[in-house]
Amino acid sequence: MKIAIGSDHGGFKLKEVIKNYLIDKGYQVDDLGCYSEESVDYPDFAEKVAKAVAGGDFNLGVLMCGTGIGISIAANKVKGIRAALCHDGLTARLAKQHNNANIICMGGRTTGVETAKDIIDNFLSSEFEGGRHLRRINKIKDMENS
Ligand SMILES: O=C[C@H](O)[C@H](O)[C@H](O)COP(=O)(O)O
Repeated sequence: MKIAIGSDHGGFKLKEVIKNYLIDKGYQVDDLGCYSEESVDYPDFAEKVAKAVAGGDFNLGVLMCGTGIGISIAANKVKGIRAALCHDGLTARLAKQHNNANIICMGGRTTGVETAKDIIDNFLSSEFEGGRHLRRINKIKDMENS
């Protein structure tokens, strides 16, 4: 399991914590920036991570900005990306089971460290359920190609 992680300045501190949490769990994690709390633009890091995941180099992306909103909006502009803004373990579990998200997003200014770890744990321990959910994802793919 290869994971690409990224953030803007608003998500930088949470990114550092979650990056180390994932590494400690044995995952291979590539940090695509940013690398400090200096002000940057979240679309730049959304694009890097989303293209790396969509291109097949990574199984999963993790993105943070201040709220997780901007960076999820931007990541979802990349074809093939299903970026889910998760607020707790339940939304993370359903993002996998129903939406088969390939990027999870969080807010560095809105989500605490323990909740962020719970989001990661729930997502990684869940499986996509397929069936009616696959039909709906295929409709999203059709939108990308129309
Ligand atoms: O959705 C956008 C993110 O939350 C950004 O992290 C936020 O807008 C950055 O704000 P500022 O430039 O005021 O730190």
